[in-house]
Amino acid sequence: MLAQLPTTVKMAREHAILGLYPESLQMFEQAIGMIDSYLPSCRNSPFNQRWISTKNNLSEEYEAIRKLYQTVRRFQSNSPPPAYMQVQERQISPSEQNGVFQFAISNPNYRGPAKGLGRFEGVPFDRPPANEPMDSFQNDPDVWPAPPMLPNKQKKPTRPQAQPVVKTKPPPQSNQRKPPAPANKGQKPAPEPSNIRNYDKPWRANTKPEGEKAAKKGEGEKSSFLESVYPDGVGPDTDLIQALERDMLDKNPNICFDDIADLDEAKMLLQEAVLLPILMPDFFKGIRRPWRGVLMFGPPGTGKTMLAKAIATLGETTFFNVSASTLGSKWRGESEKLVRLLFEMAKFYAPTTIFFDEIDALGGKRGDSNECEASRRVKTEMLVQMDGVGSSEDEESKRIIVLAATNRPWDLDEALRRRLEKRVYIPLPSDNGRRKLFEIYLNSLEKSDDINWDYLVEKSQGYSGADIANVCRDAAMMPMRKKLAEIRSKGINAKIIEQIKDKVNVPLCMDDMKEALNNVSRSVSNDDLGRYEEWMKEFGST
Ligand SMILES: Nc1ncnc2c1ncn2[C@@H]1O[C@H](COP(=O)(O)OP(=O)(O)OP(=O)(O)O)[C@@H](O)[C@H]1O
Repeated sequence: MLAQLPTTVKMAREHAILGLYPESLQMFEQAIGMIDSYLPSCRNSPFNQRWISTKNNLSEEYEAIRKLYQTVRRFQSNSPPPAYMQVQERQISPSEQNGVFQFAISNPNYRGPAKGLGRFEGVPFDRPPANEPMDSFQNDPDVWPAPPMLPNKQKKPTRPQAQPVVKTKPPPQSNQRKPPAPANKGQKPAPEPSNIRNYDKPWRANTKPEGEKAAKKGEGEKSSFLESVYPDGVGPDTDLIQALERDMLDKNPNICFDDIADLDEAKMLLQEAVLLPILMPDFFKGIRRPWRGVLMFGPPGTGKTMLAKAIATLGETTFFNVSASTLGSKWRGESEKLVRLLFEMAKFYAPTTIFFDEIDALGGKRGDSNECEASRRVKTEMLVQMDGVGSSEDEESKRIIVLAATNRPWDLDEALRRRLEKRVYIPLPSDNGRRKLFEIYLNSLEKSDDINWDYLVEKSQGYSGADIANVCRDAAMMPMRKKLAEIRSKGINAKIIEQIKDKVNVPLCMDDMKEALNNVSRSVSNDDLGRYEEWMKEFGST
């Protein structure tokens, strides 16, 4: 069991030195997992303590590398601005009204001129706007008044092909007065402080000002993530961002708890674990910190997706519905980046619920024979991103909820299972639940008085919510089927359909329900149920 440990740790460290952080983290996880599996067997041995301390040391190394990787990631997402914005120096003309600035471009991918002059109009940086009280920033040497208008009216050069993801900034406001501290600190000092200034990191102001954010939220609308990343909508990750927004972003899931029958215990657990931390963040601090992730597991068709949507609706969060199999197959090769963008996007739209459906497809056990390198990398990226959720360094990440669902909890990777700290069993509906389900699905139909609800509840034992929905759908078609059977001999055509159209809407009777129950079988076997219950006993939360 431990034979591979030295090699794994060695490779983990080497990968870290080479900057291959995801691989390194993955190997540390494997090494820690090996010790975890070995520990129970040497509980009474004198070496036990030494193994525990080795494990703690490895965990510390893992944690340090994880933080390093997160920092690198942050740099990457705040990476340098487009080449044409990397203006390093600015010269103010003597008139101090109109002038030129020098720019020097360091991006090697940029094929335009590497140096040049730009023009600006307006009051230069070092003079506050006339209506700005001097003393409001006089005490802070790092705070300069912002220019009242963009200093460059020249046409933008074409955007170079390979640009990193950068957040964009809103156009400077006339009263915006906090450009970041002067950059280029390491460079040689400007010869004339009064008329030469570093044109400091324009991308740093890219995050929307709080006031603007709040105003937008107040209107119930946020500008899109794509716009915030690429103001002109074009960039290397445009396709992926658009795919995320198109396929996975559901701004209005619009399902409430009352639409979901039964599952009262699961509803309560989810509200406590997921909803309350978003609604009262001040209370959920320290030991009460929210769970990093919540897993819903249970037989198919029991309402897991509905519950996730209801949580998103109640918490008024933006909802990302990520089907892990789509993520893995459709975006093969890009999935890892997609996961990173997904969490970036979730931060942008926070508060956000990220729901990973079929998480076992993405987070299956590592080391499986059919596991490919790409899927290993995606898994590691997910683990790293999930570690960042709720981190104290990042306010926005505290307002991200990670929910996951699976029908195969026993296939989950251990490391992922650890991060899905709360594991909620979503069982088949109880007697009361099935009655409620029949009521919900037959509610909109006209029914005859002979409907025997007790009979329906009894005969649907072992049916899932989805099975019952199918029974009701099938029953609802019965009157039409009967009518069609009557006229089938005459042949079905538009004219005949027109004649019978008003006659098919007859009340649903008990015979229709009985027939539908015969047509639709239960989809979950007793063996499967036993397996869920065993897993619940071992790993579930109550
Ligand atoms: N408790 C429930 N209340 C109301 N409808 C339900 C319930 N459970 C299941 N359904 C019905 O079953 C359908 C499938 O539910 P849902 O997609 O939430 O199940 P799931 O557990 O996520 O399934 P899977 O594991 O296969 O993804 C729903 O569209 C709904 O019609």
